[in-house]
Amino acid sequence: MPEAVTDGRHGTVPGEPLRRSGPRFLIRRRQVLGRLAGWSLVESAQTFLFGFALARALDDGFLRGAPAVGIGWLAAAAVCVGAGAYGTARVYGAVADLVEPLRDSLVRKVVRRALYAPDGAAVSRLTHQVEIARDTFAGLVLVSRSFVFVTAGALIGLCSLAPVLLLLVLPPLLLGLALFGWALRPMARRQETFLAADEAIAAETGAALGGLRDITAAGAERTVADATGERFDAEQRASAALARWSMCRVLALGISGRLPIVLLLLGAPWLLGRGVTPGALVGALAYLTQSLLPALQSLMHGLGTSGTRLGVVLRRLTAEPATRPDGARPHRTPHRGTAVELSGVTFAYGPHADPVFRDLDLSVPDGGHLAIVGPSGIGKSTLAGLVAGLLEPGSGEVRRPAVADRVLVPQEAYVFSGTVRENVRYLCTDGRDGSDADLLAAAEKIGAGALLARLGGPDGTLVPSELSAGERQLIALVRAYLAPAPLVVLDEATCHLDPAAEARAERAFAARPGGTLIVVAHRISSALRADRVLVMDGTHARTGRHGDLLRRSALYRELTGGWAHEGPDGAAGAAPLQPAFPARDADGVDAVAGSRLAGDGGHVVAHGPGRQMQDAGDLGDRGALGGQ
Ligand SMILES: Nc1ncnc2c1ncn2[C@@H]1O[C@H](COP(=O)(O)OP(=O)(O)OP(=O)(O)O)[C@@H](O)[C@H]1O
Repeated sequence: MPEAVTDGRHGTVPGEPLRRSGPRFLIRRRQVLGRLAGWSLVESAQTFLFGFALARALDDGFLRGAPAVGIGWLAAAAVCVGAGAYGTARVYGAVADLVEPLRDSLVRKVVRRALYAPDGAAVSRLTHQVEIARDTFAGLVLVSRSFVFVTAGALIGLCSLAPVLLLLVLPPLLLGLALFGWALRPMARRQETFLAADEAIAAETGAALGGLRDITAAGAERTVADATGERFDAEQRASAALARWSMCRVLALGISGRLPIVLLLLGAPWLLGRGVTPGALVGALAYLTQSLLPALQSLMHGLGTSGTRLGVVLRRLTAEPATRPDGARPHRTPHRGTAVELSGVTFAYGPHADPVFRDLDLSVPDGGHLAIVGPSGIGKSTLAGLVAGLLEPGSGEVRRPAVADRVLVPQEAYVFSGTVRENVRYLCTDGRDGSDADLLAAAEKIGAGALLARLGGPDGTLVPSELSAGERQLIALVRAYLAPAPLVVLDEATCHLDPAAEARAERAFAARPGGTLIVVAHRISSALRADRVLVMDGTHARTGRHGDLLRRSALYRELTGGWAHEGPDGAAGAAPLQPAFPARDADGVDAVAGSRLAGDGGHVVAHGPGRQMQDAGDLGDRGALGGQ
């Protein structure tokens, strides 16, 4: 496999391997190339003889009153056409001997690459792109050798008729070819962009199709649809840019192929005056219209579309995989001792939308238990999505565990028709995490034991429509509990359970060995069970322990209402959180409009023009959540 050269930006400079392997491929097949050249010569002999015989037929035969001579020359031309056709048939055989080994070698490369570095675009490469490479390579070999031999035949023919003819033909021919050569590289780049967009669509839709269940479960349909739509838009833009550059090809063809014909016609009187015979003039026109122009058309069309596409496809097929796709954020794992870290995170749902957060900092230690509270629509689920990796920040950094080490349970629990085992082991990556004994133990801890027994145990059949919303949530919770993921984010995932069942499930997650739990609270009682609470409002985000926040945050006091001194499972704290927005903060700064930090001696851990996060006071760890 050819080596790749990194350019630091895209990960590989794909042209490098091709530059080396291309000539090697051809040298190894020099016998085939020799055969191809021989049959091309036979094929192109007709080019030379066609114009020459026409001129002779006119000048030596018909115009001199000797039609037999004229007919003789025309017969000679006809024989040559027959010989040329035979040559063409043999040319195809030689081209096949060149093209099929290329296809085999490309398929081997693509398969090897897909095995060692699988990605969603492998299917596009193996089917679409290898076929493009094979077809375009065949087309390219045909048109380029045809152009060389036909042009040589036509120019030799013109020269043999009257060298002065070259004066009118060669300059525009060379000018047009130069223009075409200059435009080839930009056209190839546009073609590359187009193919990259095509691959991106294949990768995006492939990933989306493979993860439909997860997308539905996480309620991420709109996000995925937007991302896929953007890929299609990018392909459309790439295709429009490619079409614009293709105009150069049309211009080059006009200059090199059609301008000589016009010049020949306009210059006919001058040429006749310089001794060029009428037969030579007709022969020259035959060379230009019947040989040179079609050969140029094929070459420019072939090279301009198929040729640039071939170069691009071959580079992409033979390049080593890039270190990461364009635009993808490198995944950063949290620092030692922390489960999730957000630093300076700003997030908005669109380029023109108001940010949901601005400059948000958050740090949740390993084994921590954080509750997120705030009025409806304030951004709790958005924060959960950022933590879980469903969303990426517009700016700032989120450090989170790898995909397999985190799980988000949304409000709408996703269950599917199948056995209980299939449903709850859905996120298990190996048998150890999902044996029936583990499964039943997990269900017991979560509080789903009775439900599982009713459903018939792990083998019982689960029909989603026959379960209540709360039962579906229990199934989803058992699934998350069994997942080998240290970080669990519950986004109002217990809202359909009664307060006691919710408390039991949350406690089970909090007690998972080595587990970190983040709960978007549906009831304020969730906050009492957590080590730390994050209170979100329109301007500030504060973290602290329950008692600290009661003193420091007016919004938190408002959310907790009159039950603050009850236990976490007390009935008073079990009422669902009610929207309490806008609110006034402890120091009287309007929580919606104010951008000034509360003057309550709290530690400022992040601030920006809009929303800010502030430690609720003497917490000692400047915003770190959980812990002691
Ligand atoms: N996919 C989306 N596209 C555009 N805006 C969105 C999207 N999802 C949420 N929002 C907006 O972002 C803001 C924060 O929403 P989010 O769902 O995070 O709030 P929340 O605090 O979880 O609300 P709730 O408690 O009602 O679930 C809201 O203004 C919401 O309308």
